[in-house]
Amino acid sequence: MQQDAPRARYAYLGPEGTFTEEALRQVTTQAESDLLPCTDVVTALDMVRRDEADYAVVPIENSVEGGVNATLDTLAAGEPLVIVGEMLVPVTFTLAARPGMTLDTVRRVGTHPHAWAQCRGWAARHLPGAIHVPATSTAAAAALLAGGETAFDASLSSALSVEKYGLQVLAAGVADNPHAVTRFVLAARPGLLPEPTGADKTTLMVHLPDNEAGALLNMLEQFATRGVNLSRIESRPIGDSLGRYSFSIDAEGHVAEERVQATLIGLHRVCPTVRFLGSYPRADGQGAHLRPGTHDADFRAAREWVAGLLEHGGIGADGRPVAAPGD
Ligand SMILES: O=C(O)C(=O)Cc1ccccc1
Repeated sequence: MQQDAPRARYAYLGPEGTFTEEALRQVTTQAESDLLPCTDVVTALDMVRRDEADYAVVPIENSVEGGVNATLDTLAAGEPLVIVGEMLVPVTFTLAARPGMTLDTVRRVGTHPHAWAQCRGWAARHLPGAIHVPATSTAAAAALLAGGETAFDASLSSALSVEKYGLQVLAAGVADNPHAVTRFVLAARPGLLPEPTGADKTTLMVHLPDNEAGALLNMLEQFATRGVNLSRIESRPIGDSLGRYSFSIDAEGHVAEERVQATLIGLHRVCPTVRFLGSYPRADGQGAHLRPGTHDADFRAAREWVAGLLEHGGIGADGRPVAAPGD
């Protein structure tokens, strides 16, 4: 008898109705996988580390507020995880409350800090004097409100979650920037890499050597000289003392490509720590614009040329003279 394949387990920032769940729905459904809502991104990622989930879906970057530090820091340290996919979700919010509230009576708004950061201007204009009450996610605020929470009197969350938790809409389409997009990643334990598509990203975390003038420039040159474009670079404090930072980097290309491999080799030579955090297809499908001399074929031809010089000169690939016959 044939055994059914085990269902994949997806941990994500919950509860049901978060923007993270919308990202998750781009890769799987409840019919084919077990969806495991978590209260925060650290728990979701740690569930994968402990093999309690196969994947985690977590927000990593927002076009308005920048990087999600909890995600960047949790990927940067601890048992290795790799990113195997990314998803983009356009984000606008709905201000909602229990029945009976009106816009002019809202004093305290519960939502995720990243959501509040994206609605601050709107709130200053439409809810002057209202304060933000942080929640673990946008949907958590909506769910708490529906369950009778009194720490805040309105929530900012997705339209879907307002419907799911039966709240009343006070304002729809709330956003300081109507084109704001949040990027989510699918993280897994290290294993088979997603195949290169020609439109890929590679995520890395690097440390610089201490007290070395030009160390940052030296690190960046490893990318520049191989024609590898960066789509994100952020510094994060390492945490053990003041002035020590790690760099979280997204580079265009896949580790299967020669120019990315040459960059990694260069980084390994000049940086004390390089953590590979995955190569995966870009959600926007945009292929890298390659500079002349940086195609795979250019690297291969250059390597063959050098190998020919060595062979002709009686030197092996290890740099030592090759013993002549009869020696
Ligand atoms: O809280 C949510 O719904 C999330 O998925 C995190 C988040 C918060 C704000 C903007 C995008 C994602």
